[in-house]
Amino acid sequence: MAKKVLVYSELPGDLIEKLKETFEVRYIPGGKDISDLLPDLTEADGLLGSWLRAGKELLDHAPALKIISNITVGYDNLDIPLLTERGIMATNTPGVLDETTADTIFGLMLAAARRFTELDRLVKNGNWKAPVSTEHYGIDIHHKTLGIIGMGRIGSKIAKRAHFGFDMDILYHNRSRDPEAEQLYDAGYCELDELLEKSDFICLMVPLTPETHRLIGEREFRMMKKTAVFVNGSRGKTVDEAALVKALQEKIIYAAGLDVYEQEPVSPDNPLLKMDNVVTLPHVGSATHETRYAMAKLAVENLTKGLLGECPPNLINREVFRSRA
Ligand SMILES: NC(=O)C1=CN([C@@H]2O[C@H](COP(=O)(O)OP(=O)(O)OC[C@H]3O[C@@H](n4cnc5c(N)ncnc54)[C@H](OP(=O)(O)O)[C@@H]3O)[C@@H](O)[C@H]2O)C=CC1
Ligand SMILES: O=CC(=O)O
Repeated sequence: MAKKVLVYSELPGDLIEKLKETFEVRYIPGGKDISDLLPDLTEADGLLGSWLRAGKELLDHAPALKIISNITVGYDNLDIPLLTERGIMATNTPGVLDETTADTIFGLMLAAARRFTELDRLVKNGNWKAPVSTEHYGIDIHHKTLGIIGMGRIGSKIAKRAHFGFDMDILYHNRSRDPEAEQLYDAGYCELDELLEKSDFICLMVPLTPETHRLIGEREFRMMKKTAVFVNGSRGKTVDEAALVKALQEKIIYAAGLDVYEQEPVSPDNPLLKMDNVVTLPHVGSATHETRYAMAKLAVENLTKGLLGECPPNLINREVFRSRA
């Protein structure tokens, strides 16, 4: 009997058809919580999609589950220890979104530094009445210092753009050093506090883990330069958002570019949405047609291999596969 796959996010038609060649597929695009997925969830062998929180509640409704294939690289929505304990594989989509996400982060840096969205509003609202004066000048990016917190796959693509395209000096902070980034982009390793003090631009690109939860808060914003531009492309919860609001309102830092928020979608009364020195995007780091297709394709491959007894290329909890072999 064909294994049952539940797809809860939008998937290109050809990939749905491909899944149907091997599996019995139930397609519920836009499925946001467990109630949207019942009763199919109870019989699903595989679950494929983007943001569903997979903890005890979901797993208790999914006794047949063998694999969860995330169409994201971040997997903070998955309770990995619990999945592992229950022998359920978890996969993600690393690598294929690095360049696109780095482009987005660079766009945010440029937009925040040069005030693109604020000036766009000025023009569109009919308020461009004379040549712009110092009041609307921005700050340069080129030849400044960029601090990357989380020099991983995406962080290193940001460093590549900064080093080769914008002549920036690169500082970075990880738990471990990255000799390749040091060699390729002349990136200098430093502790977090030193990076915060010395950088003109600060990009946060760490995964959300218990260790990185609210990694950047009031103390950290106060260590930054008054002219610093802070960009968060990781997850909203890596930052204390109330402290960020305060830092921007009180001009402790110059500006911010945000793709992620503590609560998503962001609430319309979030004070960040009212500030001219903040550029806001709706979590679109990887959102191009090409890259979202590549991510979906990889997620389908991960799920297919996992359900057919092969090791998925992006298996997060390898011990599950090893214990089956
Ligand atoms: N906005 C968007 O649309 C997107 C957001 N993301 C987010 O970006 C994250 C990073 O993705 P990716 O680059 O592929 O991941 P990687 O795992 O390749 O890189 C993460 C980096 O963070 C560092 N890191 C992890 N924990 C800590 C810590 N406690 N302190 C300091 N550094 C730390 C790691 O280095 P070390 O282990 O040495 O500490 C590593 O270099 C994802 O997990 C996701 O949350 C990803 C894609 C798109
Ligand atoms: O935020 C996006 C991801 O792929 O992770």
